[in-house]
Amino acid sequence: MIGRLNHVAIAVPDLEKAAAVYRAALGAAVSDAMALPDHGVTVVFVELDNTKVELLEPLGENSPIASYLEKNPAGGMHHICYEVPDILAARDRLKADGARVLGDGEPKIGAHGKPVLFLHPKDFCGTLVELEQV
Ligand SMILES: CC[C@H](C(=O)O)C(=O)SCCNC(=O)CCNC(=O)[C@H](O)C(C)(C)COP(=O)(O)OP(=O)(O)OC[C@H]1O[C@@H](n2cnc3c(N)ncnc32)[C@H](O)[C@@H]1OP(=O)(O)O
Ligand SMILES: [Co+2]
Repeated sequence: MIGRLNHVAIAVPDLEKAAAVYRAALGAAVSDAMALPDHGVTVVFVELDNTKVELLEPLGENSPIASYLEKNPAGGMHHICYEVPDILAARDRLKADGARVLGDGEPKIGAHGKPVLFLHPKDFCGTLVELEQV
């Protein structure tokens, strides 16, 4: 069901500093910052040859990454995003198998303008999983 790895996301306390680390120390191409108030985060994407790294900073009062950063103040790997061809079919199959789809279970539009859903980390080997329809 899952296809390519779309991105690995890293939650950070300071997006500007994290972007500078990837640009200067690692010599990577880093996008401009994009605020996503519907998702409670500001993001930049690090473009690699074979995938992307998404750097996430909390935005607003109820950011879903706030408690993660409280537990990991220096930041850390937050989620992994896999591409799927049909997100509703993927969701229905996962739910039928007992996996917990987060939020209201309906896809939202993600940072790439495509539908995304999140799956509970406790159901996927301790890793928060994002699905993106491509
Ligand atoms: C969509 C825009 C962009 C894109 O790519 O297009 C994004 O990626 S936005 C990314 C930010 N959005 C989300 O993360 C949405 C989904 N996330 C959530 O709904 C919550 O963050 C949730 C439910 C994963 C965690 O909620 P909360 O922080 O309130 O923590 P809990 O105490 O309920 O956590 C329960 C349990 O899970 C462990 N946990 C939490 N987050 C993670 C994580 N990222 N990776 C691994 N494990 C995680 C947490 O430690 C708790 O474990 P316990 O053993 O009970 O301590
Ligand atoms: Co993501």
